[in-house]
Amino acid sequence: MSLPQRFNLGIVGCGQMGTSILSGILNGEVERRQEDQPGWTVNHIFISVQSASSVDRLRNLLSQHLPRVTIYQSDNLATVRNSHVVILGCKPALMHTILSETGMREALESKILISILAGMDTKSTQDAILANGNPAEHPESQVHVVRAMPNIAAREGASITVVASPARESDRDAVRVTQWLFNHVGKTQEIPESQFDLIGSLAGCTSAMFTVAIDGLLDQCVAGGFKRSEGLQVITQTLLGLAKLLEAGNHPAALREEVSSPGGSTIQGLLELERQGVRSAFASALGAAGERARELGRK
Ligand SMILES: NC(=O)C1=CN([C@@H]2O[C@H](COP(=O)(O)OP(=O)(O)OC[C@H]3O[C@@H](n4cnc5c(N)ncnc54)[C@H](OP(=O)(O)O)[C@@H]3O)[C@@H](O)[C@H]2O)C=CC1
Ligand SMILES: O=C(O)[C@@H]1CCC=N1
Repeated sequence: MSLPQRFNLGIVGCGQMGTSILSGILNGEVERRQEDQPGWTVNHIFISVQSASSVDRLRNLLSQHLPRVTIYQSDNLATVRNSHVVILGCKPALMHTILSETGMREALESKILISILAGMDTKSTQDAILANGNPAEHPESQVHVVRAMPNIAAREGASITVVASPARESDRDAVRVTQWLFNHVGKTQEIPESQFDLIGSLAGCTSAMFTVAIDGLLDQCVAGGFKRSEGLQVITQTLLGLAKLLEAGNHPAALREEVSSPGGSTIQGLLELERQGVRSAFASALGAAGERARELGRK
């Protein structure tokens, strides 16, 4: 794989997630340039979306970056042809249609394709690329497909993006480039592809699950006569603090014991959570999300 140091980045499908990643990359560039990096720089960015309204939205959002950003409406081929590294950010159900478009296989040849699509494994992505073109000329795909699962916090530069270990040794450099790119929007962690549906869901879906817990807590604040907005401030700082404690290496069970005073209030709250089955509800919720990701890949 030979990737120029200044490479062009393509984003095919740039909605919630694509936009979060893009904003993170553009905002994170200035500080990251100071750090010790392998020497890569994103040169021009090509984006394709489906609707005129999305083109307008992105033009407004990226107004200060427009000299180095090109936005196409419904022209995925142009995006891919002009790019060295492409992030696929459409809905999973569109993957096959987009990748098997006439000319796409040739346009992707020898390039890096990073898929953030839930459920779509590396093999089905390669199969979609191979569905078109002349198999006699190219019996094996030369596209470096990498599977990555970021989360919504990419928008604030605080995602965890899990990246699947390469299936082929020749894809190792593509995984490095993927980690470099996604380090602009948070942290990255390499995981085996066999665990991807479950751990991708842990990375991608659990922020949404935690918001349900937040809502329940806020309901009780309101029932107790406290403003929802002020309750949210307390919870936000509590979560930031908990994240710091976990990051510093404190074990969740040890923290729980430290907070629970004998005869105190925390233990009563914890016992109620156990009576309501909250622990197993979270375990089952992650299991259900992982199973759904697997199903999306089977469709
Ligand atoms: N949302 C999240 O938190 C996360 C999502 N993901 C994955 O990211 C992917 C995108 O999700 P999300 O950003 O939420 O979805 P969105 O619906 O917000 O974005 C989808 C994008 O695809 C574009 N699109 C639609 N049709 C085509 C087409 N034929 N060719 C090219 N682009 C097209 C849409 O354009 P237009 O707007 O013009 O219709 C839009 O820009 C999914 O596969 C999901 O599994 C991964 C991690 C987290
Ligand atoms: O709900 C979904 O399918 C996507 C994948 C991870 C987060 N959102």
